[in-house]
Amino acid sequence: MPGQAATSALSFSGAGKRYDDGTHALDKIDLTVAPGQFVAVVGPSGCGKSTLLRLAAGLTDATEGSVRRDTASVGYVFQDHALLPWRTVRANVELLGELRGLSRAERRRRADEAIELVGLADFAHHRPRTLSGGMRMRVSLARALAVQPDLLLLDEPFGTLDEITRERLQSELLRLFGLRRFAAVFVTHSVGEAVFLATRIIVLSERPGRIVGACDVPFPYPRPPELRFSPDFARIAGQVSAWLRGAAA
Ligand SMILES: Nc1ncnc2c1ncn2[C@@H]1O[C@H](COP(=O)(O)OP(=O)(O)OP(=O)(O)O)[C@@H](O)[C@H]1O
Repeated sequence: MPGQAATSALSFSGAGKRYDDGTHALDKIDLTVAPGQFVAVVGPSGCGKSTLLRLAAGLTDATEGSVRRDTASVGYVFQDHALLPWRTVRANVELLGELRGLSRAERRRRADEAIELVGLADFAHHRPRTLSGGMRMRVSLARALAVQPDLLLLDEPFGTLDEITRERLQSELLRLFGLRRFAAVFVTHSVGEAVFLATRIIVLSERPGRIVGACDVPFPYPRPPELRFSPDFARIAGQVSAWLRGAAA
């Protein structure tokens, strides 16, 4: 379509995925993510959320339909943060720059900037095992930001954190989103997390994942923590939960 390349960072068109062993993970996904849009993907366990992110990242190919990315660089944040234990925080954050062949000076500059952004400047020389779960997730975020992504893919990044840390990191992520304004796709099991973070929410059915509900989230940024207790927040969360219950029925 004329002009589409300029208005979408990522688009799925009738995209499906059937793995080699016959598992049908995703079916007929139509989804467009515009630059600067924050899309949360919610769905029951095993419905194909990670598969959707792997398709978005180009880590695996669609077996039906197509997936198109119009972005120069993609950042990926995994649930288990996937840090290399023998490397320092800074060396972990530099890793992708190293793999891309950036000069030492440039990757160090980008790493230090990203570490500063996530508030870990005092821990650049620490090893991951000496950090808390929340701090390790900040390192993982810094590593993704250091590639200066215009599309950031996050696979349930805060799922294993306690509630306070989780809420703090949600605010932190929105601060980074405000600064860098990447397009984001954020997979989560948590309805509240989706409503707090996203500009748009899509709900997937049980496997094979199909989109069974979608809505915009109209709250402006920055979003204060108290937003979670507002009637409008509850109304949207209620709608998403209803779709999800239908999805899981
Ligand atoms: N490489 C693979 N080969 C075969 N089946 C796979 C493969 N990867 C994932 N699956 C299956 O595809 C389905 C969707 O998996 P996926 O990890 O995308 O779901 P998910 O929604 O992210 O799950 P969860 O919420 O539990 O993390 C599951 O049944 C899973 O077992």
